[in-house]
Formats: sequence, C-alpha cells, structure tokens
Amino acid sequence: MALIKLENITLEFPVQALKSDRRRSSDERPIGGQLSSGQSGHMIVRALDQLSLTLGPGDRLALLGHNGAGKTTLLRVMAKLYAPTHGRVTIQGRVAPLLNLGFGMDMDSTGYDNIFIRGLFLGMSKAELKKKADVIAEFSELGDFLDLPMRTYSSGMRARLAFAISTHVETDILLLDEVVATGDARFFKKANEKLESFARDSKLLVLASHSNKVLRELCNKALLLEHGRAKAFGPIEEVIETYAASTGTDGK
Ligand SMILES: Nc1ncnc2c1ncn2[C@@H]1O[C@H](COP(=O)(O)OP(=O)(O)OP(=O)(O)O)[C@@H](O)[C@H]1O
Repeated sequence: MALIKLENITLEFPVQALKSDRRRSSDERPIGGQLSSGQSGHMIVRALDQLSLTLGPGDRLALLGHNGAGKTTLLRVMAKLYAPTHGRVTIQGRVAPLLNLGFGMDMDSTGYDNIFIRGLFLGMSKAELKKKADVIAEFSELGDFLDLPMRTYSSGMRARLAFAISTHVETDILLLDEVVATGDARFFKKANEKLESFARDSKLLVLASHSNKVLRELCNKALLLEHGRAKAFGPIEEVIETYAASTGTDGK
C-alpha cells in the first residue's frame, strides 16, 4: 500500500529577522515563500499554502517551481520531518527519503558501516541489512573507499552511497530531492535505471528537480508550486508547458 494524502496543509517558519529598514522588491522574479511580519520582530515565511493532494500506487510526481517555491519543504512534510502548521497529512506505506545526503550518516564511520547506520535509520532490520550490504556496496561502486571514513568522500561519492542505500530499502514511497543529478554521467544513468525499475513496480515516487529532462524520464504527473501555492497539477507534459509559459522558457 502506498498513499500520500495532504489535506489543506500550510507550513510557516517563524524567523528572527535581522533588523533592516530596507525593503527590496522581488515582484518581477518569483523567489521564496510568502513573507509577512509576525510578532516581536519576527518574520513569517509561509513556505506551503493550503495544499491538497492525493497520490497512490503508480503515481510518480514531479515537483516544479522557482527557487524557494516550497519543493523541499513539501518533501520534508511527506517524510514527516516537518509537521504542517495547519492541515492534515496521511501517509501509508514505508517511506525512504533521499533528501539530505547527510541524514542518518556518520561522517567518522566508514562507508561500509554507514550502509548499516543509514539502513537502520531508514527502517531496515539488521537481518535485511546483512543480506543486502554487499549488493548495496557493489551498486555504489566505491570499492576500497568503502573502508575509509565518509568524511574523506567527495560529494558525488557520498551521493552514490546514499542513493545505493535508499534505493535498496524495501519501500513503498521514495522521496527524492535533486540528488539523482549528483553522480557522474555513468552513475547518473545507472541511478536513473534503478529509479525506473522502482517506478515500474508501481511504487510511489515524488521527485523535486530543476531538470525537465530528469522529471520527464521519471514522472507521470507534476505539481507546479509558486510561493508555496499549487499553481498547476496534472499530467507532466501539461504542467511543464504551463511552467515554461510562465517563465518564458522552452521547457526542454
Ligand atoms: N528552516 C527554514 N527556516 C526558515 N525558512 C525556511 C526554512 N526552510 C525553508 N525556508 C523557506 O521556505 C521557502 C521554501 O523553501 P524550499 O527549500 O522548500 O524551496 P525549494 O522550492 O526547494 O527551492 P530550491 O529550488 O531553491 O531548492 C523559502 O522561502 C525558504 O526561505
């Protein structure tokens, strides 16, 4: 079973503003959530605004939108890392979030040990991990580097390991934030193939990316966010077209 149901969710971040009388306008180019003044010098950033959405098995949702539109925040709500300020979130099924490559990793432990550390963090059992550790190690192609501490890895090497672990978890829902684009060209291809097979198994995938190419390859539906609001929702091509029209780009 894989289900994500969001009912009218709003998420606000209260932020202590650093004092400034200057006001800058960003009206022409959309950026960020909605800013307003709160109490005692706080500013409120409304990152998500009254979003409702139901996704089920076989849905592969692309999240599109300008910088700060709310894509990562929405993924974090789906991963239950953030609770919405208002509204209701219902998630059924096992969730593997691949949002922050550092989550559940210990930089002083070896790559191999981190397969266990992150695997347990993602809800895998010790028995499951013992069976899969070598397959995950092999998929990451990190070879002898797996015996070195993770802090010595490049960001692409970390991404490979994090990706390998997250996509070998038996999961119903995979949440991805841009990371697929992190490896080198060959790993990127392999990572995409892995994601495609995951998606073919009728699991639920939600992916935020600025690459229309990646989104087209992996997703069948899309949600376009603007300042935290749903601007368009529907088949991927239609939503990419709507977004391209609003940004004056060709959507390629
Ligand atoms: N921890 C936080 N504290 C305060 N504001 C935050 C926090 N995280 C995000 N925001 C704000 O919420 C809004 C949405 O940010 P989010 O990271 O979800 O955007 P995004 O669509 O993923 O952007 P990008 O494409 O640039 O990665 C932004 O205005 C951002 O400033």
